Amino acid sequence: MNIILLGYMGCGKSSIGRDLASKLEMQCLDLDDFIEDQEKKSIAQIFADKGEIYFRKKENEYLKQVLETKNNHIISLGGGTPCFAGNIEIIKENTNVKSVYLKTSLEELVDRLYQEKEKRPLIAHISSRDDLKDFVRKHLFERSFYYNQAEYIISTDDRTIGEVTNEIQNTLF
Ligand SMILES: Nc1ncnc2c1ncn2[C@@H]1O[C@H](COP(=O)(O)OP(=O)(O)OP(=O)(O)O)[C@@H](O)[C@H]1O
Ligand SMILES: O=C(O)C1=C[C@@H](O)[C@@H](O)[C@H](O)C1
Ligand SMILES: [Mg+2]
Repeated sequence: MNIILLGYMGCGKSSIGRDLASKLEMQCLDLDDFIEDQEKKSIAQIFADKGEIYFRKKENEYLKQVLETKNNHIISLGGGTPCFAGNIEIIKENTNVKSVYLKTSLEELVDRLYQEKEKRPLIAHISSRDDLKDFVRKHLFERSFYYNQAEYIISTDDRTIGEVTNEIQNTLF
């Protein structure tokens, strides 16, 4: 069984993926890191050199590759992964996957992302906190349609990474 964590940028997919993997003694795989290793470039550099369409094509190919070759992994997706190239259908149709949407409020996402937007190419150019909030509000609204198709939905607001991990364990097992 693989566990897939999905949700908006900054919801905690990578950090919760690492914590959950150590608690469950499973391996973790971060799709963004996997893409960077395979392409030998940072995500920001892939966007800059080849554009988002190329990135989405590769993201779809690597997601399929990972699901075909890995088992007993916590797989943290990129923020946009479920929203492109039929990826959410691939996830839902895979009987070896439990998917979890880490749901985080607009306020909390903006608090987390404002401090570390440089490494996220879709928001790196937004300078004011108000502009970031407007962007995330609209973007999250568009993406929620896909995120809400996950099998489980877990809220991360006002919870530590450890508390979220515990809730995932209690809900899934
Ligand atoms: N439950 C939480 N409470 C407080 N801070 C958190 C929580 N979860 C994550 N964070 C912090 O929020 C930031 C973003 O987390 P993380 O990088 O894991 O998100 P992500 O979903 O992987 O983002 P991306 O889609 O951009 O890869 C990190 O600084 C992390 O420590
Ligand atoms: O939300 C998104 O579309 C993205 C999130 C990141 O995890 C990366 O996958 C990339 O920066 C795109
Ligand atoms: Mg991440």
